[in-house]
Amino acid sequence: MANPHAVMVPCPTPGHINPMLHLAKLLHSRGFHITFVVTQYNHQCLLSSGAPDPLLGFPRVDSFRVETIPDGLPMSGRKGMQYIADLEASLRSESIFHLRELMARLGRSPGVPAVTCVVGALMSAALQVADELGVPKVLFWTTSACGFMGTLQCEELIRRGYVPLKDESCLTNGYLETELDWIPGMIRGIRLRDITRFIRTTDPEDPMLEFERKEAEAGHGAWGVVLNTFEELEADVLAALRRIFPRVYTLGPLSLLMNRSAHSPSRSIRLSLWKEDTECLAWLDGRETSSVLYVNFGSITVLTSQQLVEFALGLANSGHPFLWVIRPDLVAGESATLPESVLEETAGRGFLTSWCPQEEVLAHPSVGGFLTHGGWNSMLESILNGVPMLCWPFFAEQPTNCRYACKEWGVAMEIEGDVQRGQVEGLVREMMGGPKGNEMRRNTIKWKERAEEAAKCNGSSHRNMERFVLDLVGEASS
Ligand SMILES: O=c1ccn([C@@H]2O[C@H](COP(=O)(O)OP(=O)(O)O[C@H]3O[C@H](CO)[C@@H](O)[C@H](O)[C@H]3O)[C@@H](O)[C@H]2O)c(=O)[nH]1
Repeated sequence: MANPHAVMVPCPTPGHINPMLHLAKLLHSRGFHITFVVTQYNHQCLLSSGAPDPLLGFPRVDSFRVETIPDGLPMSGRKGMQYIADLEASLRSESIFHLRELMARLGRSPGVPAVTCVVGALMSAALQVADELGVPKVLFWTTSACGFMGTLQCEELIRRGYVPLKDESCLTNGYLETELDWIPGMIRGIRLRDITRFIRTTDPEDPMLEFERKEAEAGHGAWGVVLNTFEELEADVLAALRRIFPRVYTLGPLSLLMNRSAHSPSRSIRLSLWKEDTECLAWLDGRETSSVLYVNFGSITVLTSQQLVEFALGLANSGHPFLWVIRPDLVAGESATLPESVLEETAGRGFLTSWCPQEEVLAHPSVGGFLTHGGWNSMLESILNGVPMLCWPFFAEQPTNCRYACKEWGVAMEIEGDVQRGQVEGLVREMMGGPKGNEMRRNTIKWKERAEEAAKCNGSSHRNMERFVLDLVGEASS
């Protein structure tokens, strides 16, 4: 019998590509033929980063192929939120046609087994194409389970009249503090401000809210939902999700499951969109254990130049060494340059770069804390390495992750409101050496150990992975 064939279609940002690649490798190591879909814009990014062209295949891994689809995006540089806005419009209007064309192309390709399932991450068009092919469609929701549950409430929040906001004053008059005690499985005290940032709009047709709402709802028609989390971390919300969806597979942390899985030739495949600076690892080698604060706001966050200055002065005044990843498009419409006084004050103690191998950085023994926007991959990677966090949620479900990390898991503190240098300085000092920081470090190590248990042979994520594969293959052959 031919190998099962999974077509994997991540939303084209690192926050979706990275976990999807881990899942693809796991399926590949279990005998699946993989077609991994990237958009043309990202293909150009991969080539510009100096990586070998993935369309030419990977040495000794015939059954793992990368394909591209057009995205209609201009190829000029990295653009933070503008990229997301353009992307959302292009995905909504065009990706279905390109995916249909891709499926037809795969069907005509000699030696490529018939497609047996499609996995989409924030790409409901991929699930629609799976329907048309009559194969199982898997929704891979790449956030936390609590973030997913929060996003699923958009419809209900609109029905109950919370969203859209009546006017801009709702953002500051305490309205966002309203508690929502009716969301199934979520911790007590969850507030409107902890739910996806996309609800903070006065526009009933806000395109980002609409996009996120529709994508989350696509889960209702999916054969199964995959989450990059583990049972022990989010038991209550997972139980509630299982009352909504027939099959929910928690396979997290996927990176750990993949590292633990049997040797597979696809393990070494990497798809980093931007050139990674590895000199920062050598710089970390020269620092004391747990002494460095790592600062990175992920692939999408955009700061104002004033926010950049406040963070910079807070870091400088904290007196701690730091490694700060400042993407070229981190500051809206400007190049991200730090004040001269900060550069002088932190010479030798601050290392700046534009993109780094984050999983390796967080695993480095010199890193003692992480200032993050609270993207789910960053949070999971931090927990996995026992590194406590300071969170400054920027958009999407990041406020939900932050609330859980602070109140439920005890692994983070929040920078609230608009960023102020004094607050940053105080929280950095507390996290790196104060009693609260030490308590967070102990909690993070506890969750790290539980994550490791989950990924061990017979741990919950490992068992779920085996079941996912069995169910998927069984469904495809029935
Ligand atoms: O210098 C860097 C910076 C980031 N990364 C990687 O890029 C990914 C970033 O993902 P994440 O931390 O989740 O942040 P975003 O890029 O902001 O992710 C988007 O996607 C996530 C998953 O759906 C959501 O949780 C976020 O809210 C959403 O903004 C992670 O795997 C990082 O390891 C690097 O390798 N090097």
